[in-house]
Amino acid sequence: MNHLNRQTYALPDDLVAAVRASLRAWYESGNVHRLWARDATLWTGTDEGGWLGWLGIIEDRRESETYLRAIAEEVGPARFTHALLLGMGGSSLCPEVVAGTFGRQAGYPELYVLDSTDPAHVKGIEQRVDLADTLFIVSSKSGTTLEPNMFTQYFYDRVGQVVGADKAGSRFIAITDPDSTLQQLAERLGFRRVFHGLPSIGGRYSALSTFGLVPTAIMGVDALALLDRAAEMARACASCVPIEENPGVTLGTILGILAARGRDKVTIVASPDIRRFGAWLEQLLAESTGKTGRGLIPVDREALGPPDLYGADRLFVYLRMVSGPDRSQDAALDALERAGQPVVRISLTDPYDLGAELFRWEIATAVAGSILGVNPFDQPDVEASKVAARTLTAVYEQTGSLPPEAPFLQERGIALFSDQRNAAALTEAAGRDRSLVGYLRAHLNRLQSSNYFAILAYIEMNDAHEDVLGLLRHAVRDAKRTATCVGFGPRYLHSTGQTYKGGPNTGVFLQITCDDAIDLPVPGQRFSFGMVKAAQARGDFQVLTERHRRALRVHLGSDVEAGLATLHTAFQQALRR
Ligand SMILES: O=P(O)(O)OC[C@H]1O[C@H](O)[C@H](O)[C@@H](O)[C@@H]1O
Repeated sequence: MNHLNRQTYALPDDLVAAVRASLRAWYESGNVHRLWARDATLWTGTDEGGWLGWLGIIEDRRESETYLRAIAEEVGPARFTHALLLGMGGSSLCPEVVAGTFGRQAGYPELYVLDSTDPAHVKGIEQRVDLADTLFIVSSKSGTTLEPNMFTQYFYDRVGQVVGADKAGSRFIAITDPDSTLQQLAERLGFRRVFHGLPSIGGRYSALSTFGLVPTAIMGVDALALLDRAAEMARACASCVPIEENPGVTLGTILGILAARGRDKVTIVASPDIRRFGAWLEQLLAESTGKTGRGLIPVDREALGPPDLYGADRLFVYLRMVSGPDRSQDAALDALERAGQPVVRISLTDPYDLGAELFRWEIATAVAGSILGVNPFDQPDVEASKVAARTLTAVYEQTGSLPPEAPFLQERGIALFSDQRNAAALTEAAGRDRSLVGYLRAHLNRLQSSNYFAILAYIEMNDAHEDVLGLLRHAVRDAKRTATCVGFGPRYLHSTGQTYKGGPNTGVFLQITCDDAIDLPVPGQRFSFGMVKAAQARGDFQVLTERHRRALRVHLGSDVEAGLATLHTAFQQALRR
């Protein structure tokens, strides 16, 4: 066992037997060899073979060295004070994890990531950077994603106003697949450089390619060191390694086998230094496996509690930083293990071990996808929300407003919306108490054992809002003993949104929207940031309800803080027995 391969698991006996049986079957069928041979029949036998380019990324070290040297020469230390990455999902989450884990490096730009259309969020980020001294990294594999295109239009215009239109392009680079529309845009606007991704690697598997490594190098973190740790992990996951010692395959087998037996809430626990890793992992697990009514539900950043808070639908994964463990996490995980909950433990010696984790989890996800019988490389239900949002945006462009909608309750500045089916079910369950508290109680009472509760918040993503949403989720977890998730829109649409719509129909959703106190125009477009965010929220809600999900939308008005405070009070009353 090498130092990267410190992974142990403690499972109830029946699950150990099932995991071992599956590993044996994989060994007998030569499945690890088939995986490395990119054999699509390991999954659904469609186009999977074309999406496994990430398996070879380690072999391309020399190529990585070349572009990392180019970026060093291009933007070098001390040339920019800030770097602002504009991108969604797989094009933004790895850089966000690296920035959050390593922090600012002396002499290098501080990296921020913009992945929200919330106008207050966009403005807040703009105010944190020095526009004249910022390198903008437009990151989009396809080049057609709405959000990065809007961000680029906005910031290219803003930078032009500050440094002159002819110099704006020199502050921009792009990371995109060859010949994408983003590449064409970059050429037209005179970006200083375009870095290419590999078309055989999908967004969420692109962390160890240009999409993860270029921003890593720009912030002054040793990208090759990450890649080298990943290479060690790749060797540990090779087909010649005895299967029970293969860390990625074993982990993937545990994920797949336990999910197939109802333990599909993969509860991610990470040491404080690497707590951001879960944001990347969520997307990988949820988008890859959550489809055709099957899949994993990642649960990130839910506080740990005593064993009696958890049902039989959990798997705990503990990523523990040896150099800085949190003793209360250690104690909580020990107690869970003693209580018979399944726990996988992974040790990291330093933050560069994240490189190994990226690869371990990619292999594990591919294996889990095979066991669950899904294609882990597509995201069919993400597209549905995009289509719905596009249709609503088109209506706005033609008429100047979104289609009218009517709340079924208005109280204390909060309005409740849903589709007819959900509204009728909630009204019936609320009985005579047709108040905010009555409806919330009715909605939360829909949670049955092994269900999960997800808050989908289309508000500014900041610490204060995260704190209040944390209070809401934990109140539900404690009262109902169910798993809870929190996602900010539109960010989660490119991540966990896939499994919420396409995975098991076990979620109870609370969407939170608001009126934007300020809005921002998008240069050259009729729509604004606020309008697009509203269309994205409505489009996603529509798709959730079309998929017969149990969903309620709470609209807060323009004073988000006051609205959240009212909602919190109402939650406490609704959960009181
Ligand atoms: O990199 P892009 O092409 O802009 O894609 C960004 C994201 O968009 C979509 O929503 C996909 O579901 C994600 O998997 C992807 O990472």
